[in-house]
Amino acid sequence: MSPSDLTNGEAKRAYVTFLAGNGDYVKGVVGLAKGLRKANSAYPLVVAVLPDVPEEHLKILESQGCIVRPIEPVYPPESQTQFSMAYFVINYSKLRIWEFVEYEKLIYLDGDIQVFDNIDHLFDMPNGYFYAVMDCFCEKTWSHSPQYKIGYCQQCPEKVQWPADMGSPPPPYFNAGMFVYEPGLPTYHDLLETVHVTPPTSFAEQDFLNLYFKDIYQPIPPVYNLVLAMLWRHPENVDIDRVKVVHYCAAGSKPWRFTGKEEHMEREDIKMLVKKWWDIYEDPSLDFNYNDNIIVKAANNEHTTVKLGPFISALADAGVHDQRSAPSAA
Ligand SMILES: O=c1ccn([C@@H]2O[C@H](COP(=O)(O)OP(=O)(O)O[C@H]3O[C@H](CO)[C@H](O)[C@H](O)[C@H]3O)[C@@H](O)[C@H]2O)c(=O)[nH]1
Ligand SMILES: O[C@H]1[C@H](O)[C@@H](O)[C@H](O)[C@@H](O)[C@H]1O
Ligand SMILES: [Mn+2]
Repeated sequence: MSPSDLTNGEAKRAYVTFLAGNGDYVKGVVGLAKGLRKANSAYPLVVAVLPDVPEEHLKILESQGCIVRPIEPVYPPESQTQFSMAYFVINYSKLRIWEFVEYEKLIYLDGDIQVFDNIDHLFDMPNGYFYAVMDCFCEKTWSHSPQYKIGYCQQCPEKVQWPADMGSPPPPYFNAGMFVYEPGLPTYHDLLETVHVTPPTSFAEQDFLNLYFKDIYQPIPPVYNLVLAMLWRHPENVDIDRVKVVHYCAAGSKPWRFTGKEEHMEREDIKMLVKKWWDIYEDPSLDFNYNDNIIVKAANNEHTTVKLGPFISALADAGVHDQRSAPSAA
């Protein structure tokens, strides 16, 4: 029986993000939850959390209407982690989200992503593919790669062509900060087995996922994951007024740490996008409200969205009042 059968054919869908550590990425996730709400997304935000996320942060996430799902870390093959940028090693744990089989389809979003426009329609794309946005190879983070050394970028493959004596150009490569996928236990187990026999590389699970899903990868337009470096590397490929999803991945661009001092951060478009993130993060009307939808978890681990408002009104009509909003008697 597939998860969709459990809900009478209604597709079970959600957004999912990943949170590790006791630092400030929780702010990114709160911002994301509020952004999805502002965009009127019909689906909840699941947060896959590693055990090192403090209780206090879990409470913040739940108070923002997120579904918190604890996960165990995934470590790449022992003693080889030096091949990945240290900072990215924890991202292998992201592979656990293939285990979330109570959903039929999920959209993964990094915690440093903001959704400015509804993207629910991406769930309707045909099954059987892995959808994500093509990355850019022009930033210094890519300096280890042959692409960077040659000056070749898949965003403008004609500008500096891939040298013929190096064989065919590398296959399309996605940024793994945003992707549309179908969870599944056979894939989950195979991913975990395969990662243990795959030597770690610089971009950790991003490189791994690119390798693993290369045959079913379908590029989607950059408006669904604007990697900020695109603004100065490939402005001709960006229509900033149509961008739906912004990925604050460029050095110095995380809105909650923004100083404006790092390279490119003085740009007006960057400052505008950082301000747009803050406008959502600080908007109290976007905080989760119990009068809105609440997400109920049933015994079979399914999640259903229920509107509480009508129940509360009915109770009020019957003379039962909600103590939470009642003035203090003291
Ligand atoms: O201390 C941390 C660090 C990271 N994260 C989570 O891990 C995600 C990935 O980290 P970054 O967003 O800082 O990394 P980048 O966007 O620069 O990295 C890109 O490359 C990485 C390679 O490992 C991943 O694939 C990542 O999804 C992709 O967007 C974060 O968004 C956040 O969700 C935390 O929760 N806490
Ligand atoms: O693939 C890389 C990687 O995801 C980096 O972490 C990000 O900062 C870069 O912009 C991207 O090109
Ligand atoms: Mn990111």
